Amino acid sequence: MAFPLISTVASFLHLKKPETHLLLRCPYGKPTVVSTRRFAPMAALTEAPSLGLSETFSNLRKQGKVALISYITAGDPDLSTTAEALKVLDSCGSDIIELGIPYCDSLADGPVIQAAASRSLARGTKFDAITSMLKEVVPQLTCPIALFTYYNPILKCGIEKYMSTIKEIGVQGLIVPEVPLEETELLRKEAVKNNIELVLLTTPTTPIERMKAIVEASEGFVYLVSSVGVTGARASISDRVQALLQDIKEATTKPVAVGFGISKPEHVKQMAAWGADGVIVGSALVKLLGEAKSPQEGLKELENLTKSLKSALP
Ligand SMILES: O=P(O)(O)OC[C@@H](O)[C@@H](O)c1c[nH]c2ccccc12
Repeated sequence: MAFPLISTVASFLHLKKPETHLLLRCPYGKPTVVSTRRFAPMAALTEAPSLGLSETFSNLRKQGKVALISYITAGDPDLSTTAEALKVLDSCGSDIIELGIPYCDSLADGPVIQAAASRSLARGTKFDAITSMLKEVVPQLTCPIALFTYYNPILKCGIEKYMSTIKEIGVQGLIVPEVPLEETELLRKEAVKNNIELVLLTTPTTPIERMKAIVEASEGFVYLVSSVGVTGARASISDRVQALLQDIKEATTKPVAVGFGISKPEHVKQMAAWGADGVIVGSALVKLLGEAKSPQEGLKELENLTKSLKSALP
């Protein structure tokens, strides 16, 4: 099945702050310098991250680094564990976090993420509870959050209200699947008004001219889906990705992140070698959290995998 087009719109904050190095602790491990990000010395610990998706990529590019983008599903196994997981992902090497809003009809999700969404919904996770949690947690993070949601919940809430709500809690980006490029106009207008970066996705079956239009309209970064079908860890990543990356990089200087199936250090190493500016890992992380014997165990395993993925990247 050709992957339905996904889209998110943006502009970004240009907030230049003095260079500061932070010794960030992985909660379950020894202190390590996992990131150098641009923010005011003290403000970093109390304000929402001033960096948007684009600026995060440009800072990494200047350091010759590749972004690790981690995806987890909100509310699986529960919202307090999600809050802890966001901090673990942030302090153990994620440069951007994609937070999935659980949805009952998640067409593009494979079994792992569908199961996570079902568990979360079965616990009664609601959007308002997620935004309340984020209001608390985002100011403690140094990496930007991009929300991942299907279109219906946005339409139900109202596009204007949805965008202003997520901006107010410090969300920097948005990914909305099943919205074709032609229908992103309204989303884009509201996103730009709220400084939300909306990322578009291109797939291995997207015709080159359509890919160019997607890339042109994408903000924050371009999401290259590595393979047709649904999300889920794969044993290997198709070497077609190398040519796809090439085509996109000929069409734009915007950063390109590869997702779908990436789950091991050797996968991320390969994507970086092929020229990806970022790698996106979801199902492998979601599985650890959702299937662990306890939240603590899940968070520990999340830390280990995040650190090993990040250390495999330049
Ligand atoms: O789970 P994977 O195979 O690691 O792929 C990332 C993916 O989880 C994340 O980006 C995502 C979650 N749900 C999606 C639906 C469509 C596109 C992308 C996604």
